[in-house]
Amino acid sequence: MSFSDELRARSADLWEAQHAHPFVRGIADGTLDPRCFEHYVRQDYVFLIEYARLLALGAARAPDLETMRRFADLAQAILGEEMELHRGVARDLGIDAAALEREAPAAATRAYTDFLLRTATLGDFAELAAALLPCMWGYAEIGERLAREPAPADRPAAYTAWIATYADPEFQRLAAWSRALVDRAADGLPEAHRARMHAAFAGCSRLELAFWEMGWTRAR
Ligand SMILES: Cc1ncc(C[n+]2csc(CCO)c2C)c(N)n1
Repeated sequence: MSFSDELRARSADLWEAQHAHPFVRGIADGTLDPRCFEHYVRQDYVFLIEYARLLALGAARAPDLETMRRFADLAQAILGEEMELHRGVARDLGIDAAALEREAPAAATRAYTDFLLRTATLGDFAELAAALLPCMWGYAEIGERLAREPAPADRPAAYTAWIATYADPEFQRLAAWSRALVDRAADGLPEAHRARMHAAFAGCSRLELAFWEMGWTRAR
């Protein structure tokens, strides 16, 4: 079993709880309250800005030029294309980009981005790689699973677009790249160091679950 598979297996409960979460199920069956989706999109916009910071720190710490390039490209892709998906959804809801940028982070958003940036600043590159994996792999897995389900006819277009974004083969390749990055980073590390990578991965898996819950309850 690869190290990333081991991480995934040790957090399996948290991952299954995400797949079963009413927010995720509500996107799939189209019954999610649009107010919850709006809250989530606003908060995810804030999240993505901080996630781009994490990737920029990753670029600075990358062990080789190719990895550095990938981190820089990814930060660019998030600040461009992925945030554009959110801006498009927000536009349809009558929220302009400036209002999105003024959104204050909810406690769950702050907890997640603080954990990411803490890991990136106080940990090393291996921990940073482990911290970004649940985000990449989790959404790729959710997108892939939801895309395989038959789409209900009355599902809002924004939910279908969301699923299509994360089910895209590009995201599947991105998740595979992140797993390989973590496996390479863990190679030859002593057990105590691998334990820190595990703590970063498990912590982020828990915060991903809390993020769905924040969307579902519209908590601030
Ligand atoms: C809370 C939260 N977790 C994960 C993602 C998904 N995601 C964020 S950045 C990125 C990588 C490249 O775009 C991916 C897959 C999200 N949007 N919001």
